[in-house]
Amino acid sequence: MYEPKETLSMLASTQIVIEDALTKLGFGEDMIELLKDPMRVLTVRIPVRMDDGHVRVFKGYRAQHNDAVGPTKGGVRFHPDVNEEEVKALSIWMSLKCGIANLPYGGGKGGIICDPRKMSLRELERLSRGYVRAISQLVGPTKDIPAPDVMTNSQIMAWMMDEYSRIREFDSPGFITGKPLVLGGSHGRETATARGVAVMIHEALKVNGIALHDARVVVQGFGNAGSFLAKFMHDSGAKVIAISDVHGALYNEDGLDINDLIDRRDSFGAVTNLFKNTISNEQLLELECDVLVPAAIENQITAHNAHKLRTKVIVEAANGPTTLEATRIVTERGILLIPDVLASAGGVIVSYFEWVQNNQGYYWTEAEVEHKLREMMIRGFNQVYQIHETKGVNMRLAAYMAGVQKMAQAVQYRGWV
Ligand SMILES: NC(=O)C1=CN([C@@H]2O[C@H](COP(=O)(O)OP(=O)(O)OC[C@H]3O[C@@H](n4cnc5c(N)ncnc54)[C@H](O)[C@@H]3O)[C@@H](O)[C@H]2O)C=CC1
Ligand SMILES: O=C(O)CCC(=O)C(=O)O
Repeated sequence: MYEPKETLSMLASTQIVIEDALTKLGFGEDMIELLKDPMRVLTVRIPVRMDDGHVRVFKGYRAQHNDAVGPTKGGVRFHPDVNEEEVKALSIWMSLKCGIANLPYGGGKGGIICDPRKMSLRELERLSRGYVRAISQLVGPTKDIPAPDVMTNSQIMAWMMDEYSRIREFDSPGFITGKPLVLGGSHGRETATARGVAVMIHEALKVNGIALHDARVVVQGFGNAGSFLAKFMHDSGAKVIAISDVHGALYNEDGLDINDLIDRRDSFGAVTNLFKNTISNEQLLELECDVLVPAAIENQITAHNAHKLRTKVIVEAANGPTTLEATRIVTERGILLIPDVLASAGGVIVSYFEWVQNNQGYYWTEAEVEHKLREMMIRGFNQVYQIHETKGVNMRLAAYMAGVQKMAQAVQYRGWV
């Protein structure tokens, strides 16, 4: 059962819920022991010649949770706070996302400790290529397939794909997803995470009997996930009353001009620094609204603010924005929480579509991608919501149960446990 400990690391919290989910599904100690940690974590040191001539050595990671179902899959983040524990937890969450969406993958995740906002494009290119050289033995289209995450984008995916193709001496578009369209990217990948979150908001509002055009939406984070989500909500007639970035938040109870904000944001999702009348991210989270979407970083909804939230629904676009204790509090308060491993699965779903298209060399239209994505997200929602209702468990535990079951069965069939 959950312990009211806010001090638990993301990995420790994840392990508690994994254990709970596997126990509820009838699996024993051996399975828990295997699946509570990644099977492999590689730490690399990447020397990069900086523009001023000196060499800086960056530390990076690639974690592979479990490959019983298929190759591992998951993004690479560039961020100063990247660390091994975080990457491990993120790789387990990727397994759960793939499990809920029924993709033929296990979870993987990578990261480099760096601040791309303080690096030139050429330095970023050298770092991206150096990372691929460092992990090349462990990754590949049938082993482990990276993708974008925090502060990485299609240009970085393009450099990484090019470097991998040079090492292997043949063009390897299926090595990485989230690429530009001209290099084998998929229609709809850039907006996929947000599209998936938007579908989850529709479903969650239905449960609450609220029409989308009456909904007031608050979005924390204005990068890939947050900005497109705000746009989709705005375009569907909902009122986006607040958005934020790393500098602060903008609030207007009559609704913000999202298109204007998107035009003015920088490539790292910062826009509030252009305005004077801002509020803090803490204040944003406590605004009265119908839907709160954390779409920035981890540990934003905690035991300190969970009692103060004034929303009916939380849809987690970010990975790990709500602590375990806060999950307990908001659930007890009757707030419907759509957990990250379900809500943000749109990114990896369209990454899967991209990989399938690369493997078959036949490309789909945007409408096809959107249709298939929507279907898979709704199927995931129904599955998790049904477990939540029939087993009487909270939505996070229900999602973990849905996410880990197939992997545990695959492990058993392979005879690993
Ligand atoms: N990009 C993708 O395909 C997917 C992303 N996610 C998750 O969504 C979240 C956001 O990812 P992206 O939008 O890709 O990242 P991004 O780097 O494009 O944008 C991050 C946004 O969060 C803001 N931010 C950073 N630190 C903050 C802080 N301390 N307080 C408030 N805002 C802060 C940034 O200013 C920026 O607006 C992450 O948790 C990521 O793992 C999940 C699934 C897929
Ligand atoms: O697109 C992918 O393969 C992974 C996206 C990702 O890193 C995530 O969902 O957290």
